[in-house]
Amino acid sequence: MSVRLAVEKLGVGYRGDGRETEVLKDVSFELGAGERLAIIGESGSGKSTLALAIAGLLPATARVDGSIRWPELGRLPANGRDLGFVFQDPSSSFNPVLTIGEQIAEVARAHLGLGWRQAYARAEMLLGRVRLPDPSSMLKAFPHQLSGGQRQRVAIAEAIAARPGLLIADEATSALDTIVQAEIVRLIEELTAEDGMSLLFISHDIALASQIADHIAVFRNGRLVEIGKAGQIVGAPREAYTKSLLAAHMGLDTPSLLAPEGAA
Ligand SMILES: Nc1ncnc2c1ncn2[C@@H]1O[C@H](COP(=O)(O)OP(=O)(O)OP(=O)(O)O)[C@@H](O)[C@H]1O
Repeated sequence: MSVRLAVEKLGVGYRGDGRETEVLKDVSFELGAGERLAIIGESGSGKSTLALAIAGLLPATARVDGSIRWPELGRLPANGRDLGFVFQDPSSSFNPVLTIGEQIAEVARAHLGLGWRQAYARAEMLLGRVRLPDPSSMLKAFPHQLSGGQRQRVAIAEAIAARPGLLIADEATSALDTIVQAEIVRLIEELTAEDGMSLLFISHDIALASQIADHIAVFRNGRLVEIGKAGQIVGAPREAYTKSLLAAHMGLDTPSLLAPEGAA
């Protein structure tokens, strides 16, 4: 499997008020083509900062050490084209006065060089792929007319509109109820498999992460404390911190969400 993304000794510090807060320290991992890696850890552990660093979206004032390389591309990625981003709040990526069709078509037009008619047709096809009912009517809808789950499906359609090699989903299902959450996780899994996309699935929920990811990376206080196959992390974690995350889940939630020991 070729390496799509290589993060090496990444360190990030946010600067402000004459001081710096170190948020990521010495983070290294690789993501293969078509691989699905979950980044888990509690609030403030640096998960979103990692995603922003990979997408080149950190504030200009941030200190960044180490390297983020894209061996297959051999150049810096273009956002929207080479990587798609789905956030917790899909509204943050929508323009409220443009229709759903216009927003998705614009991504296809800008990054794939399509004319409007073709881009609009691609938008309709993508709305079908993310299983929205009646895609041709949905093209004409505005974001506020949709439910939270529908908006997240549209955000996914927009994120994959230019066939990116990497999809980053940052707490993309956290605001949804558990049934819709499971549907969206299944959808992301299907789309990434069909398109050969790599996935960075950022979540504080180790059970959810184990449903979708083939590998899991556990973060704590800006450090990568453990990384391995999902079955190993869930079934035979090495680090006490990972064990405590699992124990917290087992105490609060249903254990049936977890993959059996040894499963990949
Ligand atoms: N732009 C910023 N300027 C200064 N500090 C920041 C900035 N963004 C994040 N931080 C701080 O960096 C730390 C890591 O934040 P980050 O959002 O990366 O963590 P996270 O694991 O994604 O948390 P959550 O799950 O709550 O989103 C936090 O202490 C946060 O307050």
